[in-house]
Amino acid sequence: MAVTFAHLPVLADPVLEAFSGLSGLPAGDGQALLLDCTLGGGGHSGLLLAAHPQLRLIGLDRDPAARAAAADRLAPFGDRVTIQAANFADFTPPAPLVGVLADLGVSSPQLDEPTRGFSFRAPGPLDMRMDPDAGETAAELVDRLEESALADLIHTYGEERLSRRIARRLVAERPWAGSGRTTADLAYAVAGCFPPKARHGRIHPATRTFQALRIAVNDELGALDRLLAEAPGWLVPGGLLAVISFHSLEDRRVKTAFLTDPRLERLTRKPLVASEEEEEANPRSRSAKLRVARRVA
Ligand SMILES: C[S@@+](CC[C@H](N)C(=O)[O-])C[C@H]1O[C@@H](n2cnc3c(N)ncnc32)[C@H](O)[C@@H]1O
Repeated sequence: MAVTFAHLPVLADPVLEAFSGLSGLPAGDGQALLLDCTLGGGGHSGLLLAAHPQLRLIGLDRDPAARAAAADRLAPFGDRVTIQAANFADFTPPAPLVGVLADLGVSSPQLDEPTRGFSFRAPGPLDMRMDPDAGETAAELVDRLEESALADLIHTYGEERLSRRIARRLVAERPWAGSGRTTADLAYAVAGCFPPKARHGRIHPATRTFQALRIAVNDELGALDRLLAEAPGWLVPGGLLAVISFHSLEDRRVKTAFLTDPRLERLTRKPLVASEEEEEANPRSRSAKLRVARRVA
């Protein structure tokens, strides 16, 4: 797949700082093992491997293009790195872990590559699957759901006020799958549900609907719930769990889990966010929130 994978790791310094104590932790079989649940281009993993020379790492990603990019980037670390094709929701680590990192959502290369169907800016197939070989595409989802279920989905996952109107329009324009119509066509249909003044604001009117469809197609919140339930049990005492989220639906779950799970001690009362310089250099970092918790003994 000829996709260039240029992804700047968000909150790189706070992540390195959060994991700075990793090297001192007791390791299961003598070698400290870290799990990167969302390898992407291997940005965070590369930094952590360089900072902790005795660390081994397992990196997961559902996306073959991400795994290929990470394999390239992490090649200098040789057999310290194992890359696996997996959804983190279905994963069980082979040994106790000193740390778990999850940098949720999609990466900039996924968003920017029109053929993946995440972007409303350039026409692409209405797909949006992180794993292009598994599950239902966005077009199939929009065709399958009852109008009211589609409206609820757009309202809940996109926090979109005009969800009913948008669902009515998308249902009226079915079928989407197999019709040859693109992400740009769906974005145009959504934009048409807004009053003319709201169509030309700073944020594209289809942003929230696209977020909702992407979250549903990839069951992103279900996967996060399973990770938050399982990951504390994978950690050695003192082991660290760090999660970077990008919207309130994710952050609320992480915040609640870190506060209420008796296996965890919350280390960040307020989430860590990007500096002004990082926001300037990487606009995607503007909505990033890092929370960190420690496994209690
Ligand atoms: C924001 S990017 C990670 C970027 C990475 N931290 C870096 O520095 O390059 C998120 C990645 O996680 C993957 N992903 C999202 N949810 C996943 C899941 N449930 N299981 C496995 N991979 C997932 C996506 O395919 C994407 O490549």
